Amino acid sequence: MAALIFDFQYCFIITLLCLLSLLCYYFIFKHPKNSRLVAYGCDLPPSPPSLPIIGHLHLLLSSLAHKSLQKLSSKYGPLIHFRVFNFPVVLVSSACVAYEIFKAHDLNISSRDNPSIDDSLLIGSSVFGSAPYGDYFKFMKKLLVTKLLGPQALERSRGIRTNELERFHSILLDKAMKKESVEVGKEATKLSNNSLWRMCTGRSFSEENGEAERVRGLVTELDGLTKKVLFATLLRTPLEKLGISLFKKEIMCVSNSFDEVLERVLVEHEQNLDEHQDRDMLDVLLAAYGDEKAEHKITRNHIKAFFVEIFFAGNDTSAQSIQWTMAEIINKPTILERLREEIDSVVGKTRLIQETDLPKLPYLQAVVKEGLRLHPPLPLFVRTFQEGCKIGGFYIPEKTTLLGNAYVMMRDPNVWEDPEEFKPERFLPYSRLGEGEERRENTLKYIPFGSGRRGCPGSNLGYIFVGTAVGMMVQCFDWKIKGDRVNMDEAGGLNLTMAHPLKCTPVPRSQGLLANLQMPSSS
Ligand code: HEM
Repeated sequence: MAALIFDFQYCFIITLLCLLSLLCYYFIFKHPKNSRLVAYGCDLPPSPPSLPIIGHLHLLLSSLAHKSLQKLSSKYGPLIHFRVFNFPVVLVSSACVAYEIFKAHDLNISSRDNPSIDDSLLIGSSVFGSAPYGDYFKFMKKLLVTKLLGPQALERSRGIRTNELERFHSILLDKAMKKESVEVGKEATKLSNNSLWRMCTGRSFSEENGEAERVRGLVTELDGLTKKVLFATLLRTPLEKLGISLFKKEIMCVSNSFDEVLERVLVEHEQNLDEHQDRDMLDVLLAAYGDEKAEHKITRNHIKAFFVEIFFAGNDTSAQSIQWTMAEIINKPTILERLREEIDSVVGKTRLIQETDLPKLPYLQAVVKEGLRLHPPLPLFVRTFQEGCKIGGFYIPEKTTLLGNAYVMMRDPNVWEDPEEFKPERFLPYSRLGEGEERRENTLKYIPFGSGRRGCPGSNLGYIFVGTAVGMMVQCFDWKIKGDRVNMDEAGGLNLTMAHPLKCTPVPRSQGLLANLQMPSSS
């Protein structure tokens, strides 16, 4: 009897605890208000089964997130609703839904509510990419376009990139003479890193203190941190504090190292301000910093965070695209031959390709576009719906995180013929596969650079980096690999990288070409 009473009490306590936890769960993580659903007269988008408490967190954190989300969208449709704890996320996987969002709600999604560590240069309130769409963002974007990334600014800095392309060419030539292999991604990173540094600061990396390696190392560490920052972003208030505190030490360590390097550059620049004839990006930012009456008052931290952002956003994206595109070309010798014929006929065999040749090389442009379509370096883009709205007939609550799967949109069989195939000719004017046929109304199918007010401001520079690097590698060298084909497996992370980084040996094309090759900067 005593045992029976004990069992009864035990069951009672367990049941009471279960009820209490359910109540806590309901109140702490309660679902979005149904009254809103009624107000909009529609339901939330479909949602896969979720786990208790964490919701769909596990689905968003898989190593190849764009691929696992692709599987979910083929099962649940182009607009899916997730719950991370109780915070809403919608996943968009179709070009039509993306078009509707960017056409009707661009302003509503023009901010990313990223978490913040105030004094950090990586995810702090000073970071341009995380800044809300307001005065600070608009002020910096104007400077970015007029002084660094707009057509006139790019024309002014062309000499720097020509010089760096020649340097890249001589590294490859040296490897070719020694019959050594090249890690294409690593060398491409050096090319974009050196070019960006010179374009921003007006000077090369200092030889003395290993500045180049230091900055490259920091950018790599920053890449590694992005997934953790996204994790913290998905947790959102109040859990983001917990998320951030897990990684705060690592984030601050990289941030402080960047701060040290950039403070030195800033001081040096301030000391030599009078010597500069051309006002570079840093001069303009320092002038705004010192100007009490500037349109927007910026701090030293704003300047440094801005630089970190440029290196982060522009470096790996360009280098990965160069690597993926070369891998595709090496696997398809007929494409390499066609590309080379075009370059030879436009550029000739006595000088190195330069960026002013690009508009006359439609097939090269098509190859670059196709590389970005199949292998977008940022397969997922993240924004936040500031207000509740209706999309595709479904209700999207305010403060919902928008996750756009650009990778899936650009492989959508409804808008792309043979979507898994590398077929550059689809981007040639008047091609059967080309844009004429594909240009469907009301779709946003080509978005390697995102879209709208917060789309990538560096797309022109990105095309230049990839176009000239790939063009030069095809113009000057044959490429030998181990085995028959380059392994195209993808690796995890937020950036789309190669699971087996491309390693190949350059072979000079012909002695005649090399003997007579003129460098644009010396001609
Ligand atoms: C192949 C090269 C590149 C690719 C594929 C790429 C792609 C992207 C994508 C997908 C976004 C997010 C867009 C969105 O949310 O809609 C972005 C943002 C951004 N990119 Fe790029 N990018 C490239 C090169 C560059 C370069 C060279 C720079 C500058 C030097 C740059 C600077 C930025 C900045 C500052 C942002 C944040 C814009 C904002 O928040 O408003 N990118 N990029």
